[in-house]
Amino acid sequence: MNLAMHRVGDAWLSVSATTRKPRKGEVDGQHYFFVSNDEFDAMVEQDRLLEWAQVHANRYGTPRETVEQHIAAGNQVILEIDVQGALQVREKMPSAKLVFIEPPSMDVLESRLRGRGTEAEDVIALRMKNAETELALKNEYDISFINDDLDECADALVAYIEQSAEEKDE
Ligand SMILES: Nc1ncnc2c1ncn2[C@@H]1O[C@H](COP(=O)(O)OP(=O)(O)OP(=O)(O)O)[C@@H](O)[C@H]1O
Ligand SMILES: Nc1nc2c(ncn2[C@@H]2O[C@H](COP(=O)(O)O)[C@@H](O)[C@H]2O)c(=O)[nH]1
Repeated sequence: MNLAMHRVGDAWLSVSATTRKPRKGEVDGQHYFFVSNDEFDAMVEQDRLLEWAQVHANRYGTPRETVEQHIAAGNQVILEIDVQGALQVREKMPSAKLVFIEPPSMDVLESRLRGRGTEAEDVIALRMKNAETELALKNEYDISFINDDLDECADALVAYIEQSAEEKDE
Protein backbone atom coordinates (compact mmCIF):
# COMPACT_ATOMS: atom_id res chain seq x y z
CA MET A 1 0.00 0.00 0.00
CA ASN A 2 1.35 3.38 -1.05
CA LEU A 3 0.40 5.52 1.95
CA ALA A 4 -0.92 8.96 1.10
CA MET A 5 -2.35 12.12 2.56
CA HIS A 6 -4.10 15.00 0.86
CA ARG A 7 -3.09 18.63 1.36
CA VAL A 8 -6.02 20.72 2.66
CA GLY A 9 -4.90 24.34 3.05
CA ASP A 10 -2.07 24.24 5.58
CA ALA A 11 -3.14 20.84 6.97
CA TRP A 12 -3.04 17.24 5.76
CA LEU A 13 -6.02 14.91 5.46
CA SER A 14 -5.30 11.27 6.17
CA VAL A 15 -6.56 8.59 3.76
CA SER A 16 -8.09 5.74 5.75
CA ALA A 17 -8.06 2.02 5.07
CA THR A 18 -11.43 0.30 4.83
CA THR A 19 -12.92 -3.08 4.11
CA ARG A 20 -15.95 -1.34 2.53
CA LYS A 21 -16.38 -1.81 -1.20
CA PRO A 22 -15.78 1.34 -3.30
CA ARG A 23 -18.80 3.41 -4.31
CA LYS A 24 -19.08 4.43 -7.96
CA GLY A 25 -16.41 7.06 -8.58
CA GLU A 26 -14.32 6.28 -5.50
CA VAL A 27 -10.65 5.74 -6.26
CA ASP A 28 -8.31 3.46 -4.33
CA GLY A 29 -5.63 5.49 -2.52
CA GLN A 30 -7.53 8.73 -3.02
CA HIS A 31 -10.86 8.30 -1.17
CA TYR A 32 -9.76 5.26 0.82
CA PHE A 33 -7.35 2.37 0.66
CA PHE A 34 -9.82 -0.37 -0.16
CA VAL A 35 -8.43 -3.52 1.46
CA SER A 36 -9.59 -7.11 2.00
CA ASN A 37 -10.49 -8.44 5.44
CA ASP A 38 -7.17 -10.32 5.50
CA GLU A 39 -5.21 -7.18 4.65
CA PHE A 40 -7.03 -5.24 7.37
CA ASP A 41 -6.32 -8.05 9.88
CA ALA A 42 -2.63 -7.83 8.98
CA MET A 43 -2.59 -4.05 9.51
CA VAL A 44 -4.14 -4.52 12.97
CA GLU A 45 -1.73 -7.33 13.90
CA GLN A 46 1.30 -5.33 12.75
CA ASP A 47 0.09 -2.28 14.74
CA ARG A 48 0.00 -0.20 11.57
CA LEU A 49 -3.25 1.57 12.49
CA LEU A 50 -3.35 4.53 14.86
CA GLU A 51 -7.00 3.70 15.51
CA TRP A 52 -9.63 1.53 13.91
CA ALA A 53 -13.29 0.67 14.38
CA GLN A 54 -16.17 -1.28 12.98
CA VAL A 55 -18.52 1.38 11.53
CA HIS A 56 -21.83 0.58 9.77
CA ALA A 57 -20.86 -3.10 9.15
CA ASN A 58 -17.36 -2.43 7.78
CA ARG A 59 -13.96 -1.74 9.31
CA TYR A 60 -12.13 1.57 8.90
CA GLY A 61 -8.71 2.59 10.22
CA THR A 62 -6.12 5.37 10.15
CA PRO A 63 -2.67 4.36 8.85
CA ARG A 64 -0.28 5.24 11.65
CA GLU A 65 2.97 5.85 9.78
CA THR A 66 2.07 8.85 7.64
CA VAL A 67 0.14 10.53 10.44
CA GLU A 68 3.11 10.22 12.81
CA GLN A 69 5.54 11.46 10.14
CA HIS A 70 3.46 14.57 9.49
CA ILE A 71 3.02 15.32 13.19
CA ALA A 72 6.78 14.89 13.75
CA ALA A 73 7.33 17.42 10.94
CA GLY A 74 5.10 19.91 12.78
CA ASN A 75 2.17 19.62 10.36
CA GLN A 76 -1.50 19.63 11.27
CA VAL A 77 -3.30 16.40 10.43
CA ILE A 78 -7.05 15.98 9.88
CA LEU A 79 -8.75 12.62 10.44
CA GLU A 80 -12.33 12.21 9.18
CA ILE A 81 -13.33 9.33 11.44
CA ASP A 82 -16.21 8.05 13.56
CA VAL A 83 -16.72 8.62 17.30
CA GLN A 84 -15.12 5.33 18.39
CA GLY A 85 -11.96 6.21 16.48
CA ALA A 86 -11.98 9.82 17.70
CA LEU A 87 -12.05 8.71 21.33
CA GLN A 88 -9.17 6.27 20.67
CA VAL A 89 -7.13 9.12 19.15
CA ARG A 90 -7.81 11.33 22.18
CA GLU A 91 -6.44 8.56 24.44
CA LYS A 92 -3.26 8.26 22.38
CA MET A 93 -2.85 11.94 21.52
CA PRO A 94 -4.42 14.05 24.29
CA SER A 95 -3.69 17.32 22.46
CA ALA A 96 -5.90 16.26 19.52
CA LYS A 97 -8.94 18.48 18.98
CA LEU A 98 -12.20 16.61 18.38
CA VAL A 99 -14.65 18.39 16.06
CA PHE A 100 -18.17 16.99 15.74
CA ILE A 101 -19.91 17.70 12.42
CA GLU A 102 -23.66 17.26 12.82
CA PRO A 103 -26.53 17.38 10.35
CA PRO A 104 -29.19 20.11 10.73
CA SER A 105 -31.74 17.39 11.59
CA MET A 106 -32.22 13.64 11.34
CA ASP A 107 -34.73 14.21 8.53
CA VAL A 108 -32.16 16.15 6.51
CA LEU A 109 -29.54 13.45 7.13
CA GLU A 110 -31.93 10.76 5.92
CA SER A 111 -32.88 12.67 2.78
CA ARG A 112 -29.18 13.35 2.02
CA LEU A 113 -28.32 9.67 2.42
CA ARG A 114 -31.24 8.67 0.18
CA GLY A 115 -30.28 11.39 -2.31
CA ARG A 116 -26.78 9.91 -2.60
CA GLY A 117 -28.39 6.74 -3.88
CA THR A 118 -25.48 4.50 -2.88
CA GLU A 119 -26.88 2.55 0.08
CA ALA A 120 -29.62 -0.07 0.28
CA GLU A 121 -32.57 0.54 2.62
CA ASP A 122 -31.16 -1.69 5.39
CA VAL A 123 -27.83 0.19 5.28
CA ILE A 124 -29.61 3.58 5.41
CA ALA A 125 -31.53 2.34 8.47
CA LEU A 126 -28.27 1.21 10.12
CA ARG A 127 -26.56 4.55 9.35
CA MET A 128 -29.53 6.47 10.82
CA LYS A 129 -29.47 4.35 14.00
CA ASN A 130 -25.71 4.82 14.34
CA ALA A 131 -26.07 8.58 13.76
CA GLU A 132 -28.27 8.74 16.90
CA THR A 133 -25.59 6.90 18.89
CA GLU A 134 -22.89 9.22 17.55
CA LEU A 135 -24.93 12.37 18.32
CA ALA A 136 -25.31 11.20 21.92
CA LEU A 137 -21.51 11.48 22.25
CA LYS A 138 -21.29 15.01 20.88
CA ASN A 139 -20.53 16.46 24.31
CA GLU A 140 -17.29 14.45 24.45
CA TYR A 141 -15.97 16.63 21.63
CA ASP A 142 -14.14 19.97 21.89
CA ILE A 143 -16.55 21.72 19.52
CA SER A 144 -19.37 20.97 17.10
CA PHE A 145 -20.52 22.56 13.84
CA ILE A 146 -23.87 22.12 12.10
CA ASN A 147 -23.45 21.08 8.49
CA ASP A 148 -26.38 23.00 6.97
CA ASP A 149 -24.76 25.13 4.28
CA LEU A 150 -21.63 23.20 3.26
CA ASP A 151 -19.47 26.27 2.54
CA GLU A 152 -20.35 27.91 5.86
CA CYS A 153 -19.60 24.70 7.73
CA ALA A 154 -16.28 24.29 5.90
CA ASP A 155 -15.35 27.92 6.67
CA ALA A 156 -16.12 27.39 10.37
CA LEU A 157 -13.97 24.25 10.39
CA VAL A 158 -11.04 25.96 8.66
CA ALA A 159 -11.23 28.90 11.10
CA TYR A 160 -11.17 26.46 14.04
CA ILE A 161 -8.18 24.60 12.59
CA GLU A 162 -6.31 27.88 12.11
CA GLN A 163 -7.17 29.04 15.63
CA SER A 164 -5.99 25.70 17.07
CA ALA A 165 -2.71 26.03 15.16
CA GLU A 166 -2.15 29.53 16.55
CA GLU A 167 -2.86 28.37 20.12
CA LYS A 168 -0.40 25.49 19.68
CA ASP A 169 2.32 27.90 18.51
CA GLU A 170 1.84 30.33 21.43
N1 LIG B 1 -24.10 20.59 3.59
C1 LIG B 1 -24.55 19.66 2.76
N2 LIG B 1 -25.51 19.98 1.87
C2 LIG B 1 -26.01 19.07 1.03
N3 LIG B 1 -25.62 17.78 0.98
C3 LIG B 1 -24.67 17.40 1.84
C4 LIG B 1 -24.08 18.30 2.77
N4 LIG B 1 -23.16 17.65 3.50
C5 LIG B 1 -23.16 16.37 3.05
N5 LIG B 1 -24.05 16.21 2.05
C6 LIG B 1 -24.35 14.97 1.33
O1 LIG B 1 -25.02 14.12 2.22
C7 LIG B 1 -24.68 12.76 1.94
C8 LIG B 1 -24.21 12.10 3.22
O2 LIG B 1 -22.97 12.69 3.59
P1 LIG B 1 -22.19 12.25 4.89
O3 LIG B 1 -20.78 12.68 4.74
O4 LIG B 1 -22.96 12.69 6.07
O5 LIG B 1 -22.32 10.68 4.71
P2 LIG B 1 -21.55 9.47 5.34
O6 LIG B 1 -20.10 9.56 5.03
O7 LIG B 1 -22.27 8.28 4.86
O8 LIG B 1 -21.85 9.69 6.84
P3 LIG B 1 -20.94 9.48 8.12
O9 LIG B 1 -19.63 10.12 7.80
O10 LIG B 1 -21.64 10.23 9.19
O11 LIG B 1 -20.96 8.02 8.35
C9 LIG B 1 -23.64 12.78 0.85
O12 LIG B 1 -24.23 12.53 -0.40
C10 LIG B 1 -23.10 14.21 0.91
O13 LIG B 1 -22.63 14.64 -0.34
N1 LIG C 1 -12.74 5.03 13.11
C1 LIG C 1 -12.65 5.37 11.82
N2 LIG C 1 -13.76 5.77 11.15
C2 LIG C 1 -13.60 6.11 9.87
C3 LIG C 1 -12.37 6.08 9.20
N3 LIG C 1 -12.55 6.46 7.92
C4 LIG C 1 -13.86 6.76 7.79
N4 LIG C 1 -14.50 6.54 8.96
C5 LIG C 1 -15.91 6.74 9.24
O1 LIG C 1 -16.69 5.73 8.64
C6 LIG C 1 -17.98 6.21 8.41
C7 LIG C 1 -18.54 5.78 7.08
O2 LIG C 1 -17.81 6.30 6.03
P1 LIG C 1 -18.30 6.05 4.54
O3 LIG C 1 -17.19 6.57 3.68
O4 LIG C 1 -18.53 4.59 4.38
O5 LIG C 1 -19.58 6.84 4.39
C8 LIG C 1 -17.90 7.72 8.56
O6 LIG C 1 -18.49 8.06 9.82
C9 LIG C 1 -16.45 8.00 8.63
O7 LIG C 1 -16.17 9.12 9.43
C10 LIG C 1 -11.22 5.67 9.94
O8 LIG C 1 -10.08 5.60 9.46
N5 LIG C 1 -11.42 5.32 11.23
